[in-house]
Amino acid sequence: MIEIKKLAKRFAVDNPKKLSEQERRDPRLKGRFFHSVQDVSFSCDNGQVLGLLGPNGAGKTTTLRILSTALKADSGSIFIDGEDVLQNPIVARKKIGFLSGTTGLYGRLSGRENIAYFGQLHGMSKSQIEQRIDELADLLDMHSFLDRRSETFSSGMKQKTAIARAVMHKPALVILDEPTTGLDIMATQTVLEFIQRLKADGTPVIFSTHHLDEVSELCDRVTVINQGTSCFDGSLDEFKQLSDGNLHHSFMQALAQGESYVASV
Ligand SMILES: Nc1ncnc2c1ncn2[C@@H]1O[C@H](COP(=O)(O)OP(=O)(O)OP(=O)(O)O)[C@@H](O)[C@H]1O
Repeated sequence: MIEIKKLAKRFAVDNPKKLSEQERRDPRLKGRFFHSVQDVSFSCDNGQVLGLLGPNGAGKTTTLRILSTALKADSGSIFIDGEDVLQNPIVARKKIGFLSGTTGLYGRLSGRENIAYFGQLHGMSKSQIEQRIDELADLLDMHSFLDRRSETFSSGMKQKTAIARAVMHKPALVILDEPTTGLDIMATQTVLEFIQRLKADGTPVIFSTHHLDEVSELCDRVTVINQGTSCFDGSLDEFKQLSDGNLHHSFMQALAQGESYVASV
């Protein structure tokens, strides 16, 4: 189980001229700091899939990067199966599989070599690595390109390789930042089925997305972030009940509720 409470992260703004027009008008810009994540809380049980929603720039990637320990939170807490992630980032890293927005593969290495390298970093033996790559190549339909140099890969092939690499060590929690962005329909389906499989195995999955059809297909829980604050956190049914059952309407309702909450404090 993962439990996140009151996460916050701000970035120093060295050159305000580099901010977008929207960011300059964003209430999260306070003096020399942009408070990307101000107050984010949610939880996810084993075997559950949580969809993290929010408009562009809401703070989803920043939140996921904090969970993955790539970024340090300014305040708040994260516990995975009782382990304090912020206090023990190295121990926690072993428990987490993280797919970031950029796949960052080594172009000169084959898909297999890219994945195996991560297995080595996690201390897996050669035979464990071979067996696990075989298993993942079956699940993610990768056999036809696994031994090609990754610089020749399509976006879908790169994404599947990056996902395989992220879950190589059978993490206790999988975090995926927009895993289907830029993928064609077939690659998207493979990735969605893979998430279903993780769920069936009891592994909690947290993923950010702008696709509400993925939320209705996969998610048990939904968290909506708006301007760095979680304005909805509940089950998919509770999310649907925010409106007439249409997920687009529920999303807009969650944002509206968040805005009136912020205005009232
Ligand atoms: N290192 C940084 N320095 C300054 N500002 C940052 C930094 N990282 C993120 N931000 C800002 O924090 C805000 C939240 O960004 P984030 O990438 O977390 O949003 P997001 O919800 O993932 O958006 P999207 O849906 O567009 O991917 C944005 O305004 C972004 O520009």
